[in-house]
Amino acid sequence: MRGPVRLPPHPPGLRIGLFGGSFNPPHAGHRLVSLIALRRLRLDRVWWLVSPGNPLKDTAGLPSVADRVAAARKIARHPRIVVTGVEEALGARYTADTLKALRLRCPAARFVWIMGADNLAGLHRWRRWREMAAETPFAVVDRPGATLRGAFAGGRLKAARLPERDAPRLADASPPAWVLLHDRRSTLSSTALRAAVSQA
Ligand SMILES: Nc1ncnc2c1ncn2[C@@H]1O[C@H](COP(=O)(O)OP(=O)(O)OP(=O)(O)O)[C@@H](O)[C@H]1O
Ligand SMILES: O=C(O)c1ccc[n+]([C@@H]2O[C@H](COP(=O)([O-])O)[C@@H](O)[C@H]2O)c1
Repeated sequence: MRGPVRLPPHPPGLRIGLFGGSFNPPHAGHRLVSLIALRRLRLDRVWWLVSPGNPLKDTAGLPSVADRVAAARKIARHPRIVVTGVEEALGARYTADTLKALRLRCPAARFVWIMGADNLAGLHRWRRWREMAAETPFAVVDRPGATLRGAFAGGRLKAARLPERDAPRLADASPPAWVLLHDRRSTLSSTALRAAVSQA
């Protein structure tokens, strides 16, 4: 349900990774990606943006944002990871809208979008993805089973890709700019966890 927009603290210059997801359910893979992003991108915070519903997914049976936020907080357990349901409060479902709204409200924060490599493959189907890539640096974290081959948007953005050694400066780079991070990997997925629960 839409409520007041309460943003986590964001003093000027704070380097904030925005990690959007369905988190249905949240798992240790989400936490691992966040820890990798914090360290490799030299971020001050990672905000988990619990989505009201991925516009490209069937959201029937998706638990409420409040329930997923509560579950995510139990998994995140880190002073620099902040779990928020602010997308719902903003009335934003498309990432381009979320990013625009956050930039308006936090003009002095340095935002980086974070996603797993499986999402890069479908990025060209996101609403206004070119605008999003032109306005916000983003980091793609390697994921078992995901391949960059055939990632249409990644090809279009080839010239904007930073070498991995430059990851620490991504938050300061002028977009379009992105980096692919190879690090520890987790085979966990929400799909597998939902399947395990339904079989139990
Ligand atoms: N094990 C993982 N390794 C790397 N990235 C991950 C991993 N799990 C999730 N992500 C990334 O986290 C973000 C949120 O993912 P989401 O909440 O949909 O979890 P998921 O496990 O991918 O769920 P589902 O299986 O339902 O698609 C996405 O950018 C996704 O790519
Ligand atoms: O804006 C879009 O068109 C869009 C399309 C697909 C996914 N997203 C966002 O990508 C993030 C990851 O989604 P998910 O379901 O894979 O966790 C989440 O924040 C979604 O809102 C956004």
